[in-house]
Amino acid sequence: MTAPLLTINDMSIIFTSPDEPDIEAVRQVDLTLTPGKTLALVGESGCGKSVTARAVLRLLDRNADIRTGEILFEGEGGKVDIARLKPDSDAMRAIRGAQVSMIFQEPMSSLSPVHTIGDQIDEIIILHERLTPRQARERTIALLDQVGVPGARERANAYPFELSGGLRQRAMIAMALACTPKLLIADEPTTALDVTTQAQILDLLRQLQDDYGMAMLFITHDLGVVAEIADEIAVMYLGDVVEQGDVFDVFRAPRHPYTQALMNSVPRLQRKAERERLSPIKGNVPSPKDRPQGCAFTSRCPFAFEPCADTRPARTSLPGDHVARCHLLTRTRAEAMA
Ligand SMILES: Nc1ncnc2c1ncn2[C@@H]1O[C@H](COP(=O)(O)OP(=O)(O)OP(=O)(O)O)[C@@H](O)[C@H]1O
Repeated sequence: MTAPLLTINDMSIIFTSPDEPDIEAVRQVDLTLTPGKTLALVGESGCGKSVTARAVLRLLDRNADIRTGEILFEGEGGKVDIARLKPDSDAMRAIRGAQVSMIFQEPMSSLSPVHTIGDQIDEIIILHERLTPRQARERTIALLDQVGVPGARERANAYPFELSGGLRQRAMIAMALACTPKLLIADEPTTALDVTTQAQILDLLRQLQDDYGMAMLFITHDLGVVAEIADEIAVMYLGDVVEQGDVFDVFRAPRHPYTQALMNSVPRLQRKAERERLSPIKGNVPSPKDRPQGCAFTSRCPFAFEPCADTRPARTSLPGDHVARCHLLTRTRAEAMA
Protein backbone atom coordinates (compact mmCIF):
# COMPACT_ATOMS: atom_id res chain seq x y z
CA MET A 1 0.00 0.00 0.00
CA THR A 2 1.32 3.48 -0.90
CA ALA A 3 2.20 5.64 2.12
CA PRO A 4 -0.07 8.70 2.60
CA LEU A 5 1.18 12.08 1.39
CA LEU A 6 -1.08 14.13 3.63
CA THR A 7 -2.96 13.07 6.74
CA ILE A 8 -5.45 15.35 8.45
CA ASN A 9 -6.25 14.18 11.97
CA ASP A 10 -9.01 15.55 14.17
CA MET A 11 -8.94 19.02 12.54
CA SER A 12 -11.41 21.63 13.84
CA ILE A 13 -11.53 25.17 12.44
CA ILE A 14 -13.25 28.00 14.28
CA PHE A 15 -14.12 31.47 12.99
CA THR A 16 -14.12 34.13 15.64
CA SER A 17 -15.75 37.52 15.58
CA PRO A 18 -15.71 40.18 18.32
CA ASP A 19 -19.51 40.48 18.58
CA GLU A 20 -20.71 36.97 17.72
CA PRO A 21 -20.25 33.51 19.18
CA ASP A 22 -17.50 31.40 17.54
CA ILE A 23 -18.48 29.40 14.46
CA GLU A 24 -17.10 25.88 14.18
CA ALA A 25 -16.92 25.57 10.38
CA VAL A 26 -14.98 22.29 10.36
CA ARG A 27 -15.37 19.74 13.14
CA GLN A 28 -12.88 16.96 13.94
CA VAL A 29 -12.17 16.06 10.34
CA ASP A 30 -9.92 13.10 9.42
CA LEU A 31 -8.77 12.78 5.79
CA THR A 32 -5.95 10.99 4.02
CA LEU A 33 -4.47 11.80 0.61
CA THR A 34 -2.34 9.29 -1.24
CA PRO A 35 0.03 9.84 -4.20
CA GLY A 36 -1.66 9.04 -7.51
CA LYS A 37 -5.16 9.05 -5.98
CA THR A 38 -8.02 11.54 -5.99
CA LEU A 39 -10.16 12.24 -2.94
CA ALA A 40 -13.40 14.07 -3.69
CA LEU A 41 -14.76 16.34 -0.98
CA VAL A 42 -18.50 16.63 -1.51
CA GLY A 43 -21.40 18.46 0.09
CA GLU A 44 -23.83 21.35 -0.20
CA SER A 45 -22.72 24.96 -0.19
CA GLY A 46 -21.35 26.13 3.16
CA CYS A 47 -20.51 22.66 4.53
CA GLY A 48 -16.80 23.45 4.95
CA LYS A 49 -15.16 22.03 1.80
CA SER A 50 -13.23 25.17 0.85
CA VAL A 51 -12.25 25.96 4.43
CA THR A 52 -10.81 22.44 4.76
CA ALA A 53 -8.84 22.81 1.52
CA ARG A 54 -7.57 26.29 2.35
CA ALA A 55 -6.37 25.07 5.74
CA VAL A 56 -3.96 22.74 3.93
CA LEU A 57 -2.39 25.77 2.21
CA ARG A 58 -2.80 28.00 5.29
CA LEU A 59 -4.82 30.40 3.20
CA LEU A 60 -7.61 30.89 5.74
CA ASP A 61 -9.13 34.25 6.56
CA ARG A 62 -7.52 36.11 9.45
CA ASN A 63 -10.39 35.34 11.85
CA ALA A 64 -9.93 31.58 11.37
CA ASP A 65 -8.19 29.39 13.89
CA ILE A 66 -7.17 25.74 13.46
CA ARG A 67 -8.28 24.98 17.00
CA THR A 68 -7.41 21.28 17.12
CA GLY A 69 -5.74 18.62 15.05
CA GLU A 70 -2.80 18.16 12.72
CA ILE A 71 -2.15 18.32 8.97
CA LEU A 72 0.80 16.00 8.46
CA PHE A 73 2.52 16.47 5.10
CA GLU A 74 5.34 14.32 3.74
CA GLY A 75 7.23 17.24 2.26
CA GLU A 76 10.56 17.42 0.49
CA GLY A 77 12.36 18.07 3.76
CA GLY A 78 10.53 15.29 5.67
CA LYS A 79 7.27 15.17 7.59
CA VAL A 80 5.86 18.52 8.71
CA ASP A 81 2.68 19.51 10.57
CA ILE A 82 1.21 22.29 8.42
CA ALA A 83 -1.25 23.18 11.20
CA ARG A 84 1.72 24.30 13.32
CA LEU A 85 3.39 26.44 10.61
CA LYS A 86 2.90 30.19 10.41
CA PRO A 87 0.97 31.05 7.22
CA ASP A 88 3.64 33.54 6.10
CA SER A 89 6.68 31.49 7.15
CA ASP A 90 9.42 30.38 4.73
CA ALA A 91 8.51 26.76 5.48
CA MET A 92 4.90 27.40 4.40
CA ARG A 93 5.99 29.31 1.29
CA ALA A 94 8.18 26.36 0.30
CA ILE A 95 5.09 24.15 0.40
CA ARG A 96 2.47 26.51 -1.06
CA GLY A 97 2.62 26.78 -4.83
CA ALA A 98 5.58 24.40 -5.08
CA GLN A 99 4.68 21.15 -3.34
CA VAL A 100 0.97 21.85 -2.98
CA SER A 101 -0.90 24.00 -5.48
CA MET A 102 -4.50 24.90 -6.05
CA ILE A 103 -6.83 25.54 -8.96
CA PHE A 104 -10.16 27.31 -8.73
CA GLN A 105 -13.54 27.55 -10.43
CA GLU A 106 -12.65 31.01 -11.70
CA PRO A 107 -9.19 31.13 -13.36
CA MET A 108 -9.07 34.90 -12.97
CA SER A 109 -8.72 34.39 -9.21
CA SER A 110 -5.20 33.09 -9.85
CA LEU A 111 -4.32 34.70 -13.22
CA SER A 112 -3.36 38.36 -13.39
CA PRO A 113 -5.29 40.24 -16.08
CA VAL A 114 -2.36 42.56 -16.85
CA HIS A 115 0.37 40.00 -17.58
CA THR A 116 0.62 37.44 -20.35
CA ILE A 117 0.06 33.86 -19.27
CA GLY A 118 3.62 33.02 -20.34
CA ASP A 119 5.10 35.71 -18.09
CA GLN A 120 3.02 34.51 -15.15
CA ILE A 121 4.07 30.88 -15.52
CA ASP A 122 7.72 31.85 -16.14
CA GLU A 123 7.69 33.84 -12.91
CA ILE A 124 6.61 30.87 -10.80
CA ILE A 125 9.18 28.60 -12.40
CA ILE A 126 11.97 31.13 -11.84
CA LEU A 127 10.90 31.75 -8.25
CA HIS A 128 10.96 28.09 -7.28
CA GLU A 129 13.51 26.52 -9.60
CA ARG A 130 16.12 29.16 -10.34
CA LEU A 131 16.15 28.65 -14.10
CA THR A 132 17.14 31.41 -16.54
CA PRO A 133 14.26 33.31 -18.19
CA ARG A 134 14.95 31.52 -21.47
CA GLN A 135 14.90 28.06 -19.83
CA ALA A 136 11.77 29.00 -17.91
CA ARG A 137 9.99 30.07 -21.10
CA GLU A 138 10.82 26.75 -22.79
CA ARG A 139 9.38 24.96 -19.75
CA THR A 140 6.28 27.17 -19.85
CA ILE A 141 5.70 26.36 -23.52
CA ALA A 142 6.11 22.63 -22.82
CA LEU A 143 3.60 22.91 -19.95
CA LEU A 144 1.04 24.83 -22.02
CA ASP A 145 1.45 22.22 -24.72
CA GLN A 146 0.98 19.42 -22.20
CA VAL A 147 -2.26 20.88 -20.87
CA GLY A 148 -3.62 21.13 -24.42
CA VAL A 149 -3.20 24.81 -25.30
CA PRO A 150 -2.88 24.80 -29.10
CA GLY A 151 -0.04 26.90 -30.55
CA ALA A 152 1.54 27.10 -27.08
CA ARG A 153 4.58 29.15 -28.17
CA GLU A 154 2.38 31.96 -29.53
CA ARG A 155 -0.36 31.64 -26.93
CA ALA A 156 2.20 32.16 -24.16
CA ASN A 157 2.16 35.81 -25.26
CA ALA A 158 -1.61 36.13 -24.83
CA TYR A 159 -3.30 37.93 -21.97
CA PRO A 160 -5.95 35.92 -20.08
CA PHE A 161 -8.81 37.98 -21.57
CA GLU A 162 -7.70 36.90 -25.05
CA LEU A 163 -8.38 33.22 -24.23
CA SER A 164 -11.65 31.26 -24.05
CA GLY A 165 -12.88 30.01 -20.63
CA GLY A 166 -11.58 26.48 -21.34
CA LEU A 167 -8.13 27.75 -22.41
CA ARG A 168 -7.91 30.01 -19.38
CA GLN A 169 -8.67 26.99 -17.20
CA ARG A 170 -5.89 25.08 -18.98
CA ALA A 171 -3.48 28.00 -18.46
CA MET A 172 -4.32 28.02 -14.73
CA ILE A 173 -3.69 24.26 -14.56
CA ALA A 174 -0.32 24.76 -16.31
CA MET A 175 0.54 27.41 -13.72
CA ALA A 176 -0.45 25.07 -10.86
CA LEU A 177 1.74 22.33 -12.33
CA ALA A 178 4.72 24.60 -12.97
CA CYS A 179 6.61 23.24 -9.97
CA THR A 180 5.38 19.62 -10.27
CA PRO A 181 3.40 19.64 -7.02
CA LYS A 182 2.92 16.51 -4.95
CA LEU A 183 -0.65 17.56 -4.21
CA LEU A 184 -3.08 19.45 -6.41
CA ILE A 185 -6.16 20.92 -4.73
CA ALA A 186 -8.95 21.55 -7.22
CA ASP A 187 -11.83 23.69 -5.90
CA GLU A 188 -14.80 23.20 -8.27
CA PRO A 189 -12.50 23.64 -11.32
CA THR A 190 -15.11 22.57 -13.87
CA THR A 191 -18.31 24.01 -12.39
CA ALA A 192 -18.35 27.13 -14.61
CA LEU A 193 -17.59 25.24 -17.85
CA ASP A 194 -19.93 23.77 -20.46
CA VAL A 195 -20.25 19.98 -20.32
CA THR A 196 -17.90 19.28 -23.23
CA THR A 197 -15.11 21.46 -21.85
CA GLN A 198 -15.78 20.03 -18.38
CA ALA A 199 -15.23 16.50 -19.71
CA GLN A 200 -12.01 17.59 -21.46
CA ILE A 201 -10.64 19.21 -18.29
CA LEU A 202 -11.48 16.12 -16.20
CA ASP A 203 -9.70 13.95 -18.79
CA LEU A 204 -6.72 16.28 -18.68
CA LEU A 205 -6.50 16.18 -14.87
CA ARG A 206 -6.68 12.38 -14.90
CA GLN A 207 -3.93 12.24 -17.53
CA LEU A 208 -1.72 14.68 -15.62
CA GLN A 209 -2.21 12.68 -12.46
CA ASP A 210 -0.99 9.57 -14.29
CA ASP A 211 2.02 11.50 -15.64
CA TYR A 212 3.01 13.19 -12.38
CA GLY A 213 1.72 10.69 -9.79
CA MET A 214 0.37 13.56 -7.72
CA ALA A 215 -2.38 13.28 -5.13
CA MET A 216 -5.50 15.32 -5.79
CA LEU A 217 -8.09 16.81 -3.45
CA PHE A 218 -11.08 17.57 -5.63
CA ILE A 219 -13.87 19.73 -4.26
CA THR A 220 -17.23 19.46 -5.95
CA HIS A 221 -20.92 19.30 -5.24
CA ASP A 222 -21.47 17.25 -8.42
CA LEU A 223 -21.67 13.49 -7.86
CA GLY A 224 -21.36 12.92 -11.63
CA VAL A 225 -17.93 14.55 -11.50
CA VAL A 226 -17.03 12.40 -8.47
CA ALA A 227 -17.87 9.26 -10.44
CA GLU A 228 -15.62 10.49 -13.27
CA ILE A 229 -12.56 11.49 -11.34
CA ALA A 230 -12.38 10.21 -7.77
CA ASP A 231 -10.97 7.11 -6.11
CA GLU A 232 -12.22 8.07 -2.66
CA ILE A 233 -15.00 10.29 -1.42
CA ALA A 234 -15.59 12.25 1.79
CA VAL A 235 -19.10 13.67 2.27
CA MET A 236 -19.30 16.80 4.40
CA TYR A 237 -22.32 18.26 6.12
CA LEU A 238 -22.20 21.37 8.31
CA GLY A 239 -18.50 20.94 8.99
CA ASP A 240 -18.62 17.21 9.72
CA VAL A 241 -17.35 14.45 7.46
CA VAL A 242 -20.42 12.21 7.78
CA GLU A 243 -19.24 9.43 5.47
CA GLN A 244 -16.06 8.52 3.64
CA GLY A 245 -14.54 5.63 1.77
CA ASP A 246 -13.77 4.14 -1.60
CA VAL A 247 -16.03 5.74 -4.24
CA PHE A 248 -17.27 2.38 -5.42
CA ASP A 249 -18.22 1.25 -1.88
CA VAL A 250 -19.93 4.53 -0.97
CA PHE A 251 -21.84 4.80 -4.27
CA ARG A 252 -22.91 1.18 -4.11
CA ALA A 253 -24.04 1.25 -0.49
CA PRO A 254 -24.21 4.75 1.03
CA ARG A 255 -24.77 4.33 4.77
CA HIS A 256 -25.40 7.87 6.00
CA PRO A 257 -28.90 9.28 5.37
CA TYR A 258 -27.32 12.50 4.02
CA THR A 259 -25.24 10.62 1.45
CA GLN A 260 -28.32 8.59 0.53
CA ALA A 261 -30.34 11.78 0.12
CA LEU A 262 -27.62 13.40 -2.01
CA MET A 263 -27.58 10.37 -4.30
CA ASN A 264 -31.37 10.29 -4.57
CA SER A 265 -31.36 13.90 -5.67
CA VAL A 266 -29.16 13.26 -8.73
CA PRO A 267 -30.81 12.36 -12.04
CA ARG A 268 -29.49 9.28 -13.75
CA LEU A 269 -30.26 9.85 -17.39
CA GLN A 270 -30.15 6.22 -18.39
CA ARG A 271 -32.72 5.14 -15.80
CA LYS A 272 -36.03 6.78 -16.44
CA ALA A 273 -37.83 4.92 -13.67
CA GLU A 274 -35.32 6.14 -11.11
CA ARG A 275 -35.54 9.68 -12.36
CA GLU A 276 -39.24 9.62 -11.60
CA ARG A 277 -38.41 8.83 -8.00
CA LEU A 278 -35.98 11.72 -7.71
CA SER A 279 -36.36 13.42 -4.34
CA PRO A 280 -34.68 16.68 -3.42
CA ILE A 281 -33.39 16.94 0.15
CA LYS A 282 -36.03 18.68 2.25
CA GLY A 283 -35.16 21.89 4.09
CA ASN A 284 -31.93 23.85 4.11
CA VAL A 285 -28.57 23.39 5.73
CA PRO A 286 -28.83 25.22 9.08
CA SER A 287 -26.37 27.99 9.82
CA PRO A 288 -23.27 26.74 11.67
CA LYS A 289 -24.50 29.02 14.50
CA ASP A 290 -27.56 26.76 14.91
CA ARG A 291 -25.75 23.47 14.66
CA PRO A 292 -27.51 20.72 16.61
CA GLN A 293 -25.45 19.45 19.52
CA GLY A 294 -25.64 15.88 18.21
CA CYS A 295 -25.67 14.75 14.59
CA ALA A 296 -25.32 17.71 12.20
CA PHE A 297 -28.00 16.26 9.87
CA THR A 298 -30.69 15.75 12.58
CA SER A 299 -33.00 18.57 11.48
CA ARG A 300 -33.35 17.17 7.92
CA CYS A 301 -32.95 13.46 8.57
CA PRO A 302 -36.04 11.33 7.85
CA PHE A 303 -34.75 8.66 10.24
CA ALA A 304 -33.79 10.86 13.21
CA PHE A 305 -34.59 9.24 16.56
CA GLU A 306 -33.92 9.79 20.24
CA PRO A 307 -30.11 10.11 20.47
CA CYS A 308 -29.58 12.09 17.26
CA ALA A 309 -30.29 15.65 18.40
CA ASP A 310 -28.18 15.47 21.56
CA THR A 311 -25.41 12.93 21.02
CA ARG A 312 -22.89 13.16 18.21
CA PRO A 313 -22.58 9.78 16.50
CA ALA A 314 -19.12 8.20 16.63
CA ARG A 315 -17.13 7.29 13.53
CA THR A 316 -18.26 3.74 12.74
CA SER A 317 -16.00 1.54 10.62
CA LEU A 318 -17.75 -0.49 7.94
CA PRO A 319 -16.28 -3.21 5.69
CA GLY A 320 -13.39 -1.89 3.57
CA ASP A 321 -12.08 1.57 4.45
CA HIS A 322 -15.66 2.82 4.63
CA VAL A 323 -16.56 4.98 7.65
CA ALA A 324 -19.77 6.83 8.58
CA ARG A 325 -21.11 8.81 11.53
CA CYS A 326 -24.72 7.75 12.12
CA HIS A 327 -26.53 6.32 15.15
CA LEU A 328 -28.41 3.93 12.88
CA LEU A 329 -25.14 2.07 12.34
CA THR A 330 -24.86 1.20 16.00
CA ARG A 331 -28.51 1.05 17.11
CA THR A 332 -31.67 0.44 15.15
CA ARG A 333 -34.50 2.90 15.58
CA ALA A 334 -36.66 0.12 17.06
CA GLU A 335 -34.01 -0.64 19.66
CA ALA A 336 -33.80 2.98 20.67
CA MET A 337 -37.58 3.27 20.99
CA ALA A 338 -37.85 0.11 23.13
N1 LIG B 1 -14.24 34.51 7.31
C1 LIG B 1 -15.27 33.81 7.76
N2 LIG B 1 -15.91 34.18 8.89
C2 LIG B 1 -16.96 33.48 9.38
N3 LIG B 1 -17.42 32.35 8.80
C3 LIG B 1 -16.82 31.92 7.67
C4 LIG B 1 -15.71 32.62 7.09
N4 LIG B 1 -15.31 31.95 5.97
C5 LIG B 1 -16.14 30.89 5.86
N5 LIG B 1 -17.02 30.86 6.89
C6 LIG B 1 -18.09 29.87 7.12
O1 LIG B 1 -17.54 28.58 7.08
C7 LIG B 1 -18.49 27.65 6.58
C8 LIG B 1 -17.87 26.79 5.52
O2 LIG B 1 -17.61 27.56 4.35
P1 LIG B 1 -16.95 26.93 3.03
O3 LIG B 1 -16.65 28.07 2.12
O4 LIG B 1 -15.85 26.03 3.40
O5 LIG B 1 -18.13 26.09 2.42
P2 LIG B 1 -18.14 25.23 1.07
O6 LIG B 1 -18.62 23.89 1.44
O7 LIG B 1 -16.83 25.33 0.39
O8 LIG B 1 -19.26 26.01 0.23
P3 LIG B 1 -19.28 26.45 -1.32
O9 LIG B 1 -19.56 25.20 -2.09
O10 LIG B 1 -20.40 27.45 -1.35
O11 LIG B 1 -17.94 27.07 -1.62
C9 LIG B 1 -19.67 28.47 6.07
O12 LIG B 1 -20.72 28.41 7.00
C10 LIG B 1 -19.11 29.87 5.99
O13 LIG B 1 -20.10 30.83 6.21
